[in-house]
Amino acid sequence: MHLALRPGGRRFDLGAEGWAPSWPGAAASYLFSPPVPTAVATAPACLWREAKFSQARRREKGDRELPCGTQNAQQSGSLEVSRPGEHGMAQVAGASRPRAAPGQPFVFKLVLLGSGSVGKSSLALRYVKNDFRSTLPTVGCAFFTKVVDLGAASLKLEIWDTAGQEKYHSVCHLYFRGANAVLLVYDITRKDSFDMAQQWLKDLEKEFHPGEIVVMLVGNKTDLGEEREVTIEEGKEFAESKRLLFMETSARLNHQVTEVFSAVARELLQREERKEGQTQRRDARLALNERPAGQAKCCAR
Ligand SMILES: Nc1nc2c(ncn2[C@@H]2O[C@H](COP(=O)(O)OP(=O)(O)OP(=O)(O)O)[C@@H](O)[C@H]2O)c(=O)[nH]1
Repeated sequence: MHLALRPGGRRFDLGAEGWAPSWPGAAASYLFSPPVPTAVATAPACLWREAKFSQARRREKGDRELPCGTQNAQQSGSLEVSRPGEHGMAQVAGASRPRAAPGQPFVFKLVLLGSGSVGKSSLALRYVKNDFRSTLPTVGCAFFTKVVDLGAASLKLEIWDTAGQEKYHSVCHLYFRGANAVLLVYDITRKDSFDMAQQWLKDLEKEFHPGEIVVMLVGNKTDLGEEREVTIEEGKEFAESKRLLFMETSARLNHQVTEVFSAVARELLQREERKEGQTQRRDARLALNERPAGQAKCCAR
């Protein structure tokens, strides 16, 4: 399947294909939307993410045609572009499947949620590509993957960057279904985005049991401290009251961005190890109970 990539691409509605960015280097940081979640699976197999990068840059570079999904082969590093059908459906359907296969790293789905323009895409781009640039609003959802090495173990984060604009709110829950972790992002210079983060949390509470997923509250744009409308104490207090992890970041200055993702990754891994430990203990207990009666007597001596 080939995709025409056009500068100044049009936005798409659910069910129609959108356009992707065309500037060179887009191959490296070019974002595809993942396949449509189950509930909208009647739409074509994948939604494409609209170019998020500056019009000027796009004008500079002109049209190109790129085969769908071939960016993977052309790029190095840990950013991957999802190929339609490769990611998404099964996982969005809700099954968390941390360990892909024996010997393979754990795989976790992490979703970025928050109002428009709070910096979700910028945080993802900074973390995955160590890059920061002027971006256009996300349409639908963008998708990154990154392998995180935590020393004792490594894990793969599938990062879903959702659109924050109000008009996409109603479809966002389709993207956070099946998530293992959520970054709830607000802009410290916008009180409304902090209020909205609290609203997002209510949406999450409808979808997940308490403690089922790791949620980190992230106050972004600390480089704009003079315009701050939400104090660090307010952020902390809210996070504590809801038992969320909490950090403030600046995607622009690369302040605490890696720390946010690493902290979430560590928490996910710890939970997984605890779960595995519990399973092993339960299996051991079951094995003990299933021993032949004579053997049990012997051990009970
Ligand atoms: N000063 C400053 N600007 C930032 C920071 N992070 C993002 N921005 C800017 O804020 C604007 C919005 O950033 P995005 O990353 O597109 O925000 P988003 O939350 O993904 O927005 P939607 O796609 O609409 O949901 C862009 O102009 C960014 O350059 C930051 O840490 N500091």
